[in-house]
Amino acid sequence: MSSDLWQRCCERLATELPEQQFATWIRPLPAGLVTHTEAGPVMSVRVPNRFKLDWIRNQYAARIEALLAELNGQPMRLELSLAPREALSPRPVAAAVHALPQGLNGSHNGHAVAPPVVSPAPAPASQPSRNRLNPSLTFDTLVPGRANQMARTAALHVAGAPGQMYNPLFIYGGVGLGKTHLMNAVGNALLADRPDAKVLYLHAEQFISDVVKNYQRKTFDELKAKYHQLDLLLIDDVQFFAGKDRTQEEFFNAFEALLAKKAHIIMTSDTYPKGLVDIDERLTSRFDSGLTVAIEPPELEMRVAILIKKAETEGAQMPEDVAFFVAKNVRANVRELEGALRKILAYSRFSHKEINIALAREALKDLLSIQNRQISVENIQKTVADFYKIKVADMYSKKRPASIARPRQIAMYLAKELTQKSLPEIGELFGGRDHTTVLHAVRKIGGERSKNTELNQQLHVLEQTLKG
Ligand SMILES: Nc1ncnc2c1ncn2[C@@H]1O[C@H](COP(=O)(O)OP(=O)(O)OP(=O)(O)O)[C@@H](O)[C@H]1O
Repeated sequence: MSSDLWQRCCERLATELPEQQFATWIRPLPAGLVTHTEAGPVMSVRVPNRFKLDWIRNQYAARIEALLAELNGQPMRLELSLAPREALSPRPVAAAVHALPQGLNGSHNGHAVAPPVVSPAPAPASQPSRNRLNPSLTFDTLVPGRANQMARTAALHVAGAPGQMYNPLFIYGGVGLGKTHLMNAVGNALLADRPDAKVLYLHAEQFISDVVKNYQRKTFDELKAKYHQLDLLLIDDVQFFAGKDRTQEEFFNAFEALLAKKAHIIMTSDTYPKGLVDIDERLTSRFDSGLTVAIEPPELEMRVAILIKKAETEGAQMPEDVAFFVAKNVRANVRELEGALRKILAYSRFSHKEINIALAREALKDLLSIQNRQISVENIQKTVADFYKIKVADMYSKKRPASIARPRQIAMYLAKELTQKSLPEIGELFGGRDHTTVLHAVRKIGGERSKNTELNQQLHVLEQTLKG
């Protein structure tokens, strides 16, 4: 009876969803089981891993509940939970659905409760580090936020259905923003799902040295055999291919062979494909032929969440006010945040003092004084004026043509993002403008940024330039 209801629900979803989405996310699920609780009937569905669970919960749970209610004639709660680890194998997961351990059951609000940290199973013992993935870099340990939303969504999609959409996936962004983390997360998730998948993570320099080695030994067939058989190739920091013609040629070959057999390729770089220098255009246009997404520096709330989560991982508690204090002062990237956190934890352990703002201020003394010297509004005005080829004086002038007003708005936006100045202070520095003018600019550019790729890329370049 319950599998019948699930079956009918799936049939309806199959008519509503694009075929590929249905095939990727819904069809592989084991049949749901109905139980009756005091609060009403519940449909429990086991999902093989955490990233699928998150995805299904975000994208489809509400629709599934609505369909269940309609088909059942009364509300029915959907409870998504993780299948036990043994079920993570190529065989159908349905066999193991009854063996759910205590503690993995869903909560009362219809959303699944995840165990504290569920990392995908590491690579099988037969190929311990051959894939060169770092098993601790997973979707579970990656804090989501606006800054990585698009990249994370695309990565989740690739992990769930490699070789299909977004191939190649090109992720770019400044240092220490989580590009390596994200691509490792895809590899780890795919292996958790399909332990036999052939995955390889490589820094671009490792690929270069592989090419050089094989060049010296004249063993290009081996090189080809090694790369062309993969299901997922992850290449970090492709900007390192600059000027390496032979490497580019071999990479081009591998690229074509992998795409032809629908293997997936993910690359990262410090800039978008067209911004890469000394890399053959034949290659950069290929890089851009799937999906190109940026990872931005994390916003304040995300920095706070990262600090709290990383402190927890280290077995420490970071009070929220301290996390805010650190996040406000350490803004460049996640690696710097991690460095700041390490200093605070070490300082606290060493001095046997509890973590509070005074202790954080003391522990980060050197870092804070450097930060304070960092980016000034004047610097932003000059950089933006240079970039858009207008005069710095136009930043303070009352001129209104779009060719001037827009760069001015961009500079105001960056002043708000990158300095600690208030809206009235920024208005003052832009020729005595009202704070509402600044607010308007900040909202306008911020809003457009998420929709307009070209603007986003320009802002990205400006931010990188300003941060030196
Ligand atoms: N959203 C996030 N949540 C949790 N940790 C993160 C996040 N983003 C980055 N990190 C952590 O920050 C550190 C730096 O990230 P990562 O090495 O992936 O950066 P990157 O963008 O590849 O930088 P680079 O170009 O310098 O290699 C890593 O320890 C990573 O786990």
